[in-house]
Amino acid sequence: MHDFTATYTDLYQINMAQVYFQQGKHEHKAVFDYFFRKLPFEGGYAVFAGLETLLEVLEDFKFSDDDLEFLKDQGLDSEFLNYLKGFRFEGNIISATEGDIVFPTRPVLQVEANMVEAQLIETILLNILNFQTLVATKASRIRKSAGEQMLIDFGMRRAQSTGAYHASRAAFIGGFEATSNVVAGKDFNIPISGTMAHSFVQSYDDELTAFRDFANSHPENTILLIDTYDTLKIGLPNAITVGKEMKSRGEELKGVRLDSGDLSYLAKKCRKAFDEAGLEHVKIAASNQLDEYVIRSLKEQKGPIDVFGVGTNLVIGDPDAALDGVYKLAFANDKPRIKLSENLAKLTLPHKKQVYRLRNSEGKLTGADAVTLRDETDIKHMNHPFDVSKSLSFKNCNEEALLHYVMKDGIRTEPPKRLEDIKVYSRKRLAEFSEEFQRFENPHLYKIGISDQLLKEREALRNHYKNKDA
Ligand SMILES: Nc1ncnc2c1ncn2[C@@H]1O[C@H](COP(=O)(O)OP(=O)(O)OP(=O)(O)O)[C@@H](O)[C@H]1O
Ligand SMILES: O=P(O)(O)OC[C@H]1O[C@H](OP(=O)(O)OP(=O)(O)O)[C@H](O)[C@@H]1O
Ligand SMILES: O=C(O)c1cccnc1
Repeated sequence: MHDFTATYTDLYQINMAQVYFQQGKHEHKAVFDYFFRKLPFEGGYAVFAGLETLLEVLEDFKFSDDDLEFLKDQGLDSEFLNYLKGFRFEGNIISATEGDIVFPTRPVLQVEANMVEAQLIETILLNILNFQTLVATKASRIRKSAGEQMLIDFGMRRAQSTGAYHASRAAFIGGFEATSNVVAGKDFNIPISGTMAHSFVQSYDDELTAFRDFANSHPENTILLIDTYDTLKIGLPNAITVGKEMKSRGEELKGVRLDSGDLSYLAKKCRKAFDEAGLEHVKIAASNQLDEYVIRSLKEQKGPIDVFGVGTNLVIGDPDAALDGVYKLAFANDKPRIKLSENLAKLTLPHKKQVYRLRNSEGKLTGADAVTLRDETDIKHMNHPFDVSKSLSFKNCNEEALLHYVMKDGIRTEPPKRLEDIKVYSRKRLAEFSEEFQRFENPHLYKIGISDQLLKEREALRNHYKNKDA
């Protein structure tokens, strides 16, 4: 369900592309890095998501006749528009594996393409990767708090409009099991799940009849919302009545949902009452502005909640709302390129690069990724990217290359991955990181360093521009 054409971009990309074309620079090769500078949620890691979505978009990234008509009306050059008629993305994408655990500063993905291609895809690339990485990271934190309990994404209604579609995808990668979002379920093969709304109960003159009608219509899948009038005095007794009626018919009431009040206290009361009524199988679901902190607290209180429905805070990536991922030129027309800044943390890393995860001789994480020039191996020393007084030496390290070609000349190097496989991979990768990196408060800092050679190249470029009227 995507209807992205090549006009899904910012105007400045098209304006720059026209100049490249007119100056005969459109065939010049460029390398752009996608990376972010700050981890979301003041956490210790991020979960990379959105790659498959991006590749799908790039495979079919072209201007329609309508688009070109529109651009003509905006005053763009007719020769350039003629060139855009046959435009396709025929570049390379070198990327981290979707679902992998990623960190600031180091490239997460690189685009190698001609100047026009690389520029025209910038906006959609950032739009897809920043959002899905943000939501997958949030989902992974919520999963951390929820432990083995089931997590359902309820966020569609609160999401930033159609962003809900990809939020549900990213939530699944980050550890959710199901979604209320039917179209995302259909397109991404995510299990769908649903209970009932307060309006359903309100529309009846009495709650019990509402519950009975629902149970008759969905005997396999009845989860009753019990807080419309009074959870303990009205909702719970009615649910027990329906649960017993279903049991006598050989059916099972699947669960109840709590959506207000003290969720832990109410869950304990419900559990006890269901167990005493011989309805041990009835599950307790809870919703209402949940996030990783509320769920952690509910677990600490030992609230017997089996299922958490999480909406707003998941899909809007609260409180951050955006990942600050950027797309910066590292190489163009056979030369390394740099963006200087007064703020050292905003210096870019020039050149075609690789990123290595450093492991000890047993393959265990050492707590650092090293950014190197593309063909460097046997890294023994790395430098803090922005504080040259800090560096780190290591020996006998295994280097795991983290960036791989996933698209060559506009064609994927392997078939699309199943979302379930991406999720399993992500869980496995996160499990390698100790609790210190995963905790919410002041997490351990995962180190990112740059190799001696990359540092040398960066400093040479910096000095070149400092000493020259650029
Ligand atoms: N036992 C609990 N421990 C920690 N947080 C809880 C507990 N129970 C509920 N919460 C959370 O506290 C917040 C309660 O918000 P709020 O006061 O708006 O809910 P409410 O009392 O149900 O009101 P409303 O009826 O308007 O929904 C929610 O984020 C909810 O998830
Ligand atoms: O709190 P969130 O994490 O965002 O989860 C989604 C919320 O959406 C629904 O409420 P809403 O009032 O929209 O509809 P309802 O009448 O069906 O409860 C649901 O009952 C949850 O409370
Ligand atoms: O199925 C539900 O209970 C549901 C779906 C969306 C939002 N809130 C609740």
